[in-house]
Amino acid sequence: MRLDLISIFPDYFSPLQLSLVGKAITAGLVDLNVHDLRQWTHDRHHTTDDTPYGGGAGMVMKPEPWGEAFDAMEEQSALPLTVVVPTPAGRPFDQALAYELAERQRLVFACGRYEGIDQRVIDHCSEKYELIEVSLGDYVLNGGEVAVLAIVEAVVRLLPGVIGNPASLDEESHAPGHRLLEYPNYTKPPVWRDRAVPEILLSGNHAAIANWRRERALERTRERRPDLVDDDIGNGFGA
Ligand SMILES: N#Cc1c(-c2ccc3ccn(Cc4ccc(CN5CCCCC5)cc4)c3c2)n[nH]c1N
Repeated sequence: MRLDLISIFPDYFSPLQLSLVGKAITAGLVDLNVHDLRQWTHDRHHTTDDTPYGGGAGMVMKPEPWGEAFDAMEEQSALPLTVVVPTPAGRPFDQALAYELAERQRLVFACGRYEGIDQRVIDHCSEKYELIEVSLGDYVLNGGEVAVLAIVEAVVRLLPGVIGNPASLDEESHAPGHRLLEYPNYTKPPVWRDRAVPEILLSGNHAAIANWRRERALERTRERRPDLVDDDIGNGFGA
């Protein structure tokens, strides 16, 4: 998978060279390309924003640099591309969308700042490419970069060869059809600051352990995410 990240703060993406995503890049599973939007400006101050038509607070990102940026994206690779635009007004990002994006050959992330990107850029790109406007959640960030870090990590970990044990993806919270939150985890030492590991986990009785874990997961899901528990089924597993 090729990833192109376009931002006026390209250094925001340095963390992607670390850990799992960094390993996927080194292994050649991901081709990561970070671009500074200002390379497509031509004035002395590398201006990327201007005042909004119709008035209102803040500034809006000018369309010209983005237009030239997407022209360059096309010139750099013939891979069919999907444009991902983080925005507070976007489709909520979830595991299902992460799986959808993991199927694509190339993702181009357009990171806005200020009050966002001139709408004509979105309209123009929507006519030429698949474009998805995505929101990380119902809270306000200052730009799209943090959302891109989260989306890239969520997508890359789903790519074949990235996770050592792909079967573990099927048991995670929010995996398709698996709608329970994770059960609590424990490791050595068996007692820590007078807190012992639940006895059942030391029993070696795998059926009882599995049942205990399912009960803890259901209990936690009912408590924290009742919206995920289907009372008809009661076990939080999808149909
Ligand atoms: N993904 C994601 C996000 C983002 C996100 C993503 C991309 C950009 C680009 C710029 N910003 C800043 C910003 C912040 C608020 C508003 C809304 N206006 C506020 C003033 C009155 C009118 C409406 C617009 C632009 C961004 C924020 N925030 N939260 C998420 N889950």
